[in-house]
Amino acid sequence: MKRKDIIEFEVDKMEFGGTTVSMLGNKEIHMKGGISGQKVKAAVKKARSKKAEVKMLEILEKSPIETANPCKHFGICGGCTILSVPYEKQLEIKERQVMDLFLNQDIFGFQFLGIEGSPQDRLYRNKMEYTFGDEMKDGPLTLGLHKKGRHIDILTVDGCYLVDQDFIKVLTSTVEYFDEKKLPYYRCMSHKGYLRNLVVRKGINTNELMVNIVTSSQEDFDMTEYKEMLLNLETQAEIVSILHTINDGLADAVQCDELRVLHGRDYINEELLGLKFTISPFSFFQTNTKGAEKLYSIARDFVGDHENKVVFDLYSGTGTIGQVMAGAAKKVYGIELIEEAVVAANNNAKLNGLTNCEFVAGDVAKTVKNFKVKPDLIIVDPPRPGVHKDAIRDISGFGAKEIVYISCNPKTLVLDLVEFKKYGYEVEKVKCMDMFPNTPHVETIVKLKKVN
Ligand SMILES: C[S@@+](CC[C@H](N)C(=O)[O-])C[C@H]1O[C@@H](n2cnc3c(N)ncnc32)[C@H](O)[C@@H]1O
Repeated sequence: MKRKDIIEFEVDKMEFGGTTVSMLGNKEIHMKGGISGQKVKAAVKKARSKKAEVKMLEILEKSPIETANPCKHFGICGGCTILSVPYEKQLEIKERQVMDLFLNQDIFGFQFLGIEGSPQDRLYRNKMEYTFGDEMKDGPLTLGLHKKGRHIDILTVDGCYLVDQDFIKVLTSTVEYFDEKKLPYYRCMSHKGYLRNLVVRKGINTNELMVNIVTSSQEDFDMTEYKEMLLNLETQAEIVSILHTINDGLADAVQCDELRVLHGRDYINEELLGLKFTISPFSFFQTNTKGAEKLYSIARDFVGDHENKVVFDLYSGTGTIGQVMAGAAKKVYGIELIEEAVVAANNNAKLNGLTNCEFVAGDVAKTVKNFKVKPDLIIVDPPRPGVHKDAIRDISGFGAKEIVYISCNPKTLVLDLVEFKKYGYEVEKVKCMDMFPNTPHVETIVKLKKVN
């Protein structure tokens, strides 16, 4: 086998993160994508004596486990990867993937409480960030998600199963409206053009909708008619916020140089486990509201009795987890890198009448050691790269009896658990929670106890 060879094989094992490992002769074939049991054609990118890396070219035969009904975009759209697999089977696959990662690091002897599914496996997202573009050179305007493996082609995802009809109505009416106006979309290579993104957010428990149209400043287009068009849509939720964000940043990400409020307010409200949260256009908020309620309930169960205890909520975002604990706790301290999220967290705590919460801005690895108070309990919910080694040392240095680790990346989680072990923390119990059905992601909640 050598580079550029075209090979055919049956996909074997699905690893966490969306990669697969299969055997062809005595060679391990590593590939991005694929579902166990699929017969595929692939091009060899790198070949060594025992391993090869390949790029999938075509699915020759579906897998016998692909018995669910996928949406019309499945396979072309870069969004969902396992929508064709029934949800129960998806959960089984994710659970096994997480267990394998624990076993690979020789982490044994804990209570494994299995996996809980999302309350909804479809229509569960409360936020979508769509991009303007086209599907082919000089084709009609499109608005949606990138095609699988393609950075420039955008597919209008009007049949997407991850969001409800309000999202689809706003998406389709927006692309139709701007296609008629013949405004150019922004090209990320030349940095020329006007229409960049459409961001839709919904308060699932409050029925409030935010529409944020993002453009460059390269045209002076009056958005009044667009706003009126949106307000005339028959949406199930009330549109309480229509925003126009000007973004002249070169990066392919939604940033804000100027925010214009076209209608209503510049935030929506959401409720989680009876607490209120205001969500501003750019603040982080879990994208599966009903799933987040389940995740935080599991975290609260793992924490157990926290009556009158001092709790650290590290990587606190908008302070959701800390506030869920604050009802019983004596005091909650949160640390979060993004200043805007910290402001939101403190405001949200006030809104909820919680006077025992204090969220501060900073990098956990640099600032946690400055806390003079001793926590009884520490909750960490880091981003995908996990907890910095210095932070693990300093967090362990407080000597709290228990640490609850919520992870969105079990690969970095297991490495961090090995590190925590060096400071005397052992894994007591583990549970997985699927916040992102039909995608390769999964949350894992771990309770650590201090043993020496
Ligand atoms: C997975 S989110 C968790 C947010 C929050 N706990 C929640 O459930 O909404 C991780 C958070 O860590 C923040 N973050 C990333 N790196 C950080 C660092 N070095 N120090 C502090 N916070 C950080 C991110 O901004 C993000 O809000």
